[in-house]
Amino acid sequence: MSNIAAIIGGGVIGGGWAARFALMGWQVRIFDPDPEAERKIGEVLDNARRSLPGLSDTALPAEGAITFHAELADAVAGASWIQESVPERLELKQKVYASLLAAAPSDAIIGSSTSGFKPSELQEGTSNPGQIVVAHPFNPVYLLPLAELVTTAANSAETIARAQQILRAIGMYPLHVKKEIDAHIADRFLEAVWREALWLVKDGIASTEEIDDAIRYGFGLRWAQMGLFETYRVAGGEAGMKHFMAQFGPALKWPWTKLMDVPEFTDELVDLIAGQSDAQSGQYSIRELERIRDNNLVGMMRALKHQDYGAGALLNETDKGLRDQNGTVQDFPDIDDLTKPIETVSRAVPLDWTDYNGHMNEAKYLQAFGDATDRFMWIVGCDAEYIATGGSYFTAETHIRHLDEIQAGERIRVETICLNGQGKKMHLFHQLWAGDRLCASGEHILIHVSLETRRPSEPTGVIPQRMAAIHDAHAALERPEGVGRYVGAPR
Ligand SMILES: NC(=O)C1=CN([C@@H]2O[C@H](COP(=O)(O)OP(=O)(O)OC[C@H]3O[C@@H](n4cnc5c(N)ncnc54)[C@H](O)[C@@H]3O)[C@@H](O)[C@H]2O)C=CC1
Ligand SMILES: C[N+](C)(C)CC(=O)CC(=O)[O-]
Repeated sequence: MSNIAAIIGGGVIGGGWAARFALMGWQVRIFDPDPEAERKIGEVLDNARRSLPGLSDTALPAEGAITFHAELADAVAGASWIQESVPERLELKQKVYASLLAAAPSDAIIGSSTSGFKPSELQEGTSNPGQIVVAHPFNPVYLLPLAELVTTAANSAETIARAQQILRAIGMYPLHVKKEIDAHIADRFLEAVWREALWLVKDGIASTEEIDDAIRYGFGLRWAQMGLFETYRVAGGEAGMKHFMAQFGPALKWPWTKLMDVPEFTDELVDLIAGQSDAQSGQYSIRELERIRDNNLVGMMRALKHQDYGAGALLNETDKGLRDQNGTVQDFPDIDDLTKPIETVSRAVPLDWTDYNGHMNEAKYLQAFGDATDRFMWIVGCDAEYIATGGSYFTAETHIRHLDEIQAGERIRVETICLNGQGKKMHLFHQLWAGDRLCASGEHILIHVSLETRRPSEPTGVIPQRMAAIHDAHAALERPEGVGRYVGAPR
């Protein structure tokens, strides 16, 4: 299987797919007749490079090459995944599929971004319907992991499994919708909310901003982490979902929604909605709004990651896959040469690590050094299993020197030297690099402790032997500039 993805239609969604595949290491080939396609996709890529890498606490693969092709057949040549994102017109899509199946490799999976057409409508009349699935994403595709994978009996179990594997490998969540329906699952929800919102605005009940406030200050926050049913389960109180259903079941017959009707789609309605939206958000360009959105999404998703819940748990799972993919197993995990400093962190700076000065906040240097110390502890054997036996290390002293600014999205690495690994002590010197720029150093002294007595104790297990080996190997290294400095020492 190649790691070539073809993008057919590089607009809002196709551009997002291109960025998602490329930043996860795939070669991306784009076919879009719009002369502006390359510029538009370049702007989407700028947003993606700024936000996606920082979602991961490990380095993403090297970005894949992106090429633009004047012919569809050139774009799909050798592709394992072809993502169609042309305008939502069935006749256009069916015409594109006829061309795709004439040119695409017979084992390529062809996914449609369609918001509402069923896979059977796209497969109809094609020479190899089993190649076509719906892979419906959510904007921005480079950040939101959900892809509704909608299939029919024409898709083999192997095709479905391979589609799920590829989507997970690029950090997405392939929700398998096993029974096709117009607009799949999510867009039916979105359409219901959208229609109700149109009525509320049309009837003068609420403005676009008031409706957005009702979502973002209320249930929108709940839905972002628990969805609808888990949220309502909690809302049922101790009596749970049955009580919730009993209490709110009758409301299903009350006029709590006009979903059975749809406001007439008139120019007046469009002007009303657009006018209020301009008043609400018109002070921002779309690119500015996209960056505000991405800042918010990264902050929320990293918070969920810290809780290892929902989309956050998926991010942790994707990180693990990336580490397994990059890991080198030696006597010592993650070390391929003891005669040089150990690379203990390699990642991009997340958007939520920056502050009002427009650079990485001083507290995040400690975060990076703390992550480096955690990795070093894991390397010497102080991993979760060891800690569960009651031993660990506490930090006793830290000295950080800030030597240069770092921007969001920049790729950083920490190189760690063990200055003393004898007995209960762990004396580390971390150097934080951005490319060839030394941006900070962190000198830390940790003491091995018993988590029961909370007092210093001798390390056990493999720790003494591994610490001694690294201590002895690093004793031969040149002592880095800055070791032993104190606050205010002359530079
Ligand atoms: N905009 C959104 O929020 C979402 C849209 N979608 C779906 O994604 C698909 C694309 O939607 P958008 O990206 O919003 O549209 P868009 O209008 O931003 O992009 C469509 C792109 O297709 C190109 N195109 C037109 N005919 C083509 C052809 N024959 N071959 C190759 N490229 C062609 C256009 O030049 C344009 O760049 C639709 O099916 C839509 O339902 C899915 C999720 C969200
Ligand atoms: C409004 N919409 C139908 C294009 C929405 C989608 O298809 C998914 C999304 O990104 O919200």
